[in-house]
Amino acid sequence: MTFNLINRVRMSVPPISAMIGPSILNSDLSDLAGSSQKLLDQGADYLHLDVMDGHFVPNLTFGHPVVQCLRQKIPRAFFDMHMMVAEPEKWVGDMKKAGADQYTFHIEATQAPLELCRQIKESGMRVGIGIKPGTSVHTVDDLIEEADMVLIMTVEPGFGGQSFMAEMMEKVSYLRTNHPGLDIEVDGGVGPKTIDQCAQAGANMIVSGTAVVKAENPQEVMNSLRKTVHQEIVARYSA
Ligand SMILES: O=C(CO)[C@@H](O)[C@H](O)COP(=O)(O)O
Ligand SMILES: [Fe+2]
Repeated sequence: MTFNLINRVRMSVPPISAMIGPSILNSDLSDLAGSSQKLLDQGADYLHLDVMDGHFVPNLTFGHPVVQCLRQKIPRAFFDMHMMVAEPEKWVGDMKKAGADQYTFHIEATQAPLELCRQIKESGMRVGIGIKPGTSVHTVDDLIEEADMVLIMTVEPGFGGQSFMAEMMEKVSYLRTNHPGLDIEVDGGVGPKTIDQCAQAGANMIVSGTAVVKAENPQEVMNSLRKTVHQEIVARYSA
């Protein structure tokens, strides 16, 4: 437990906060900057940017050149890079230069996760470790000290618009019980119908694609997701 966390617990200030990061995967990618800015104006806490390489997942999106252009148009938002790529070691420097703030690699994509965590940290980005649905949460047990965030996938990575896998909540609960100050992100099929389960299990960084982007009122959806997670955090840490 860090000094900061001990103090926050003593002062009853929760060590984590509720944050909503819309995934722009299902938005109008021909106007990535416009779609992103709109979501930020509607209250997004950060942007979740899905990078897919056609190898680690059977789909293709974009890489660091697009992120660099987006950063020029959106100078201040927090860019959470979800790197669904083989050889995640390759892109750390380029993503940092392009303006990324957090680099989440998949544990399944590397033979040397500890070294990769350190490479990301040394580059100046926050470290995220992603876990696919079929991967045990215990694969990150020895890496938590190096990680700022763990991403529990609630669908098979590769596509937006899939159904939420409720059985992944066990992984979230395990992490939250053992690591009260860790940022835990959920991604895939998360929206108004599934947010209660995510919040109760202990997730605090909420990625939501279709449910936000395709909503009639994205602002209302993001506010309601955040409120649910916030209330659960307050209840958990004041108990
Ligand atoms: O990483 C992924 C998919 O691989 C996600 O970020 C999805 O793009 C989220 O979209 P929804 O499941 O919320 O529609
Ligand atoms: Fe994602």
